[in-house]
Amino acid sequence: MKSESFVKSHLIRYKWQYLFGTILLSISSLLQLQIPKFLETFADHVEASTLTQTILIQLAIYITLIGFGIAFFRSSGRIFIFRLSRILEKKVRRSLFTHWVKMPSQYYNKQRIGDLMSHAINDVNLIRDVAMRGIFLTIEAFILITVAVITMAITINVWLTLLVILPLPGLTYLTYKFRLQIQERSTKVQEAIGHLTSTVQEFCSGIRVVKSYSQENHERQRFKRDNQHNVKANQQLILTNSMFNSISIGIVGLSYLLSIFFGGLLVMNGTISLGEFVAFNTYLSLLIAPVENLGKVINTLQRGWASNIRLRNILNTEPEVKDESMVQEDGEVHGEIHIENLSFSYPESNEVALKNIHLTVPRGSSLAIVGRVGSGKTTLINVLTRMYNPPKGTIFYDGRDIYEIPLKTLRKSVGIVPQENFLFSSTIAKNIAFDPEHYSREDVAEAAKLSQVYNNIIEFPKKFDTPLGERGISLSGGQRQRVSIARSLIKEASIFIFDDSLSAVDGETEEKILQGMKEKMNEQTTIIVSHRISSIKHADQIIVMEEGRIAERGTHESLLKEKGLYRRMYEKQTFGHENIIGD
Ligand SMILES: Nc1ncnc2c1ncn2[C@@H]1O[C@H](COP(=O)(O)OP(=O)(O)OP(=O)(O)O)[C@@H](O)[C@H]1O
Repeated sequence: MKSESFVKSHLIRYKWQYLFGTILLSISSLLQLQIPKFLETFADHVEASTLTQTILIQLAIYITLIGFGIAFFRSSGRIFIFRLSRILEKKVRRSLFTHWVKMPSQYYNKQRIGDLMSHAINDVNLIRDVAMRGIFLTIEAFILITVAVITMAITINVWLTLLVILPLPGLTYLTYKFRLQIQERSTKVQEAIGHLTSTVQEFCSGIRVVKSYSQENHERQRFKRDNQHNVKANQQLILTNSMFNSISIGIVGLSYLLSIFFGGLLVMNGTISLGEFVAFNTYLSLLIAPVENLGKVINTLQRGWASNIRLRNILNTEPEVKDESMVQEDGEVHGEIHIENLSFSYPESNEVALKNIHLTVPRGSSLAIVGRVGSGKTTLINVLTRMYNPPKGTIFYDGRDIYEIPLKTLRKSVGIVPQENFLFSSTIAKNIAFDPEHYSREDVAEAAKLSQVYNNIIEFPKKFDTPLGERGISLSGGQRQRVSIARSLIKEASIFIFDDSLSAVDGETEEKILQGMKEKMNEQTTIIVSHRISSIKHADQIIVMEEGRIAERGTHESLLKEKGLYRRMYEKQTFGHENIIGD
C-alpha cells in the first residue's frame, strides 16, 4: 500500500513558515562562514608583522558581533522549525487517537497495550524528529558544506580541498551505520530497565503472595538476573559508543593530517598564505559537525519512514463495526428485540459461537440468560449491542434490522453493565455520569441509590467527589460493580443489559437492585446474564445456553418442570450449597 508522508504534507501546508525558518538558518550558517575570513586576516597581519591594536580590536568586535548574529539567527530558526514540528506531532497524535476512538472494542482484543503506547509515543516522536532535527540539520548541513567547500576550493586551493574532504563521506557513512547499532543497543538498555522496573513493581504489588509462599529467594534471584542483564546491555552500548567515537576521531584526524601536511607544503612553497592556511583549517572544522549530522539525518529519515508506514497502516484500517452508508440518523429503539436464526463465529475463529438462535423479547419484559461457562451468553450480548457484527437479517429492534439503526442510537438506547467493571481514575460522580448526556447531582445520587451503593458513597469524606484510581481510594469488588451498575442505570435507555454483573454483590443486595429497577423501569426491557438462579428466577423469560444454542427456554416454573439442565443447575445451587453453576 502506498503511504503518504505526514512530513511531506506538513511541509507543503507550512511552506512559507519553513521558508522563513530556512532563511534564518541560512543567515546563521553564512555568518559562521565569515569566521575563517577574520582569522585569515589576523594570521596574514601576524605573518606580515602589521598587526596593530586597532586591527585587533576591530577583529574582536567583528567576531563578537558575528557571534551574536549566529546565536540570534540560529536559535530563531531553530525555534521556528521546532515549533512547526510540534504542530505536526500534535496533529499526528490527534488523528491516531481519533482513529482509535472510532475503532470497535474487538480491535483492542488483537492489540497489545504496549504496542499502542509505542505507536502513540515512539512512532509519533520519530515522525516529529524528521520534521524537527531532520529538516534543521539538513538545511544547516547543506548550506555549510556547499558554501564552505566552494569557498575553500575557489578562494584557497582546489586540490587541497578535494584531498581533505576525501575521508569525510566515510564519516557520514560511519555515523549512519553506528547510529543504527547504537539505537539497537539503546533499545536493549531500555528493555533491560523496563524488565528491572516491572520486576520491582510486581514484587511490591505482589508482596503478600511472595511472603505467603516464601518466594523471597526466588524474587531475589529474579532481580539479580535482571540487574545483571541491565549492566550487560549498558556495557554493550558503551562499547559501541566508544568504538564510534574512536573511529570518527580517526577519520577527522586523517582529514586534519592531510590538511596540515599538504597545506603546510603549500604554505612553504608560497602557493597559499599563512592566513589562507588558518582559514582553510577553520573551514574544515566547520565542516565536521554537518558531515556527521548528515549520517544522523539519513538514519532519522529511515526510522521516520518506517514509523510513517506503521502509522499509515493503522489509520488506513477500517473499523469493522460502523454505520452502513444508507443508515438514517433518526428514531430511537423502544425495546422490542427479535432474533431470527442467528448463527455467529468470531472473526478469525473457526468455532461457531452461536447456533440458530431464535428469540423474541417483548418491550418492557425481562429476559434471563443462563448457561455454563463458555456457552455463548456474552457472545449473544456482544452481537445484540453490535460490539461484533452479526449476520444481516438476524437481529431486529422494533422490527428494524440492527444495521438500519445508527450505532449512536443503539448505544444510547442500550445501557450495558459489562462483566469487567472498569472505573476511570476520576471521581465517583464522574464515573457514574460517564455519558455524553449531562446529568445533575440528583440524577447521579438517584442512580447510586438504585444500584444500592449510595450509602457506601456518602460514608466517604468527599462523598461523590471521592477520587478513584491510583491516587484515590480503592473500592471493594462489590462497590466497584455497583458504581458500574449506577453508570448504566443513569442512562435514559430503553434496554438494560447486565452481563453477569451482579456476581460480586450478595444475594440480598442483588434482590434490592432488581426490585428497585422493576419498580422504576416497567417500560424498559431488561436482559440479565447470570450464573445464579436466584438472580433470574423472576424473569418473564429464561433461556439456557449450551454450546452456542438455546437448549431450554421458559419461565422458572416451566423450566423446573422440564427436568433438564436448568433444573439440575437449580438443584445444585439450592441443595448443593453452590452459588456458581459448575461444568
Ligand atoms: N473474542 C473472541 N474471539 C474468539 N472466540 C471467542 C471470543 N470471545 C469468546 N470466544 C469463544 O466463544 C465461546 C463463547 O464464549 P462466551 O464468552 O460467549 O461464553 P459465556 O457463556 O459468556 O462464558 P462466561 O460464563 O465465562 O462468561 C467460547 O468458546 C469462547 O472461547
